[in-house]
Amino acid sequence: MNGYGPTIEVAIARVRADVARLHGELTRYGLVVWTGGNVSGRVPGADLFVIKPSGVSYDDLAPENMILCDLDGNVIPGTPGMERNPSSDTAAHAYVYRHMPEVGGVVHTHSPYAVAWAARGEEIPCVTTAMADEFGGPIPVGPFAIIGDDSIGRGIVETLRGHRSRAVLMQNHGPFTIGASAKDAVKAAVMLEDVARTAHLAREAGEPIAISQRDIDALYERYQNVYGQAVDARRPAGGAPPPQNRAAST
Ligand SMILES: O=C(CO)[C@@H](O)[C@@H](O)COP(=O)(O)O
Repeated sequence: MNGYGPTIEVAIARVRADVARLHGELTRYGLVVWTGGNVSGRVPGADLFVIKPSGVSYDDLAPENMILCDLDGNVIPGTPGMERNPSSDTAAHAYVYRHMPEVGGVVHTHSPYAVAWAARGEEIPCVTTAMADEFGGPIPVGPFAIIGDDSIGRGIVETLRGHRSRAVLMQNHGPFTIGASAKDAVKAAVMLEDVARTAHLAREAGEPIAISQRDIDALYERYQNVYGQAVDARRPAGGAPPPQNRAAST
């Protein structure tokens, strides 16, 4: 125990388990090679987040070797995993948590199609309904930034604040995604790579047809508020409107 009290300790244990497990999704969906990506999750009710150790094989990640940090990115002394260096992107994740209180999870990968758009510094145009659903428009490009300090975090926040997209392509580097939870940010990373690939393939074969802003808005609204089940971590308490009211919004 570190003096956080039982409720926070339970929350820390849950986030440690989630963050360790979610790295398996990065490999499952082919978003990383070797150790080239990271997931973090905010601890609900505390100014803390959990992130993976730097450069450690995903096969060796476990709840007890995840690293607990404060929102300045400092490792909390005396906690499990503290003997290792945290992810090289810890300062970036910390900056996002400090400046975007609604964010509960941050993910970075080197997923190849998204990185290819980032390497060209080109935003991904919104040319499929799946992209309008999930991201509500194009995927923006963030500035070139050096790894290790606040610069990446600043670029993420400046690009995504007030933007519908939960994904940013940091120029010459790759995607960072945010979400209501670590799982939600991982979902955004998976969906991002899918839309980066389809937009790339479409453009290779010709000129993709643009979707009007009006249709993008309608698709986004439906997917965010009606699609799936009423209980969804990303929706406000109460969830989606009941089925009988859905017809009006579809
Ligand atoms: O993008 C980079 C380096 O280019 C890093 O995020 C990536 O290799 C993952 O680093 P960590 O193992 O999280 O320190």
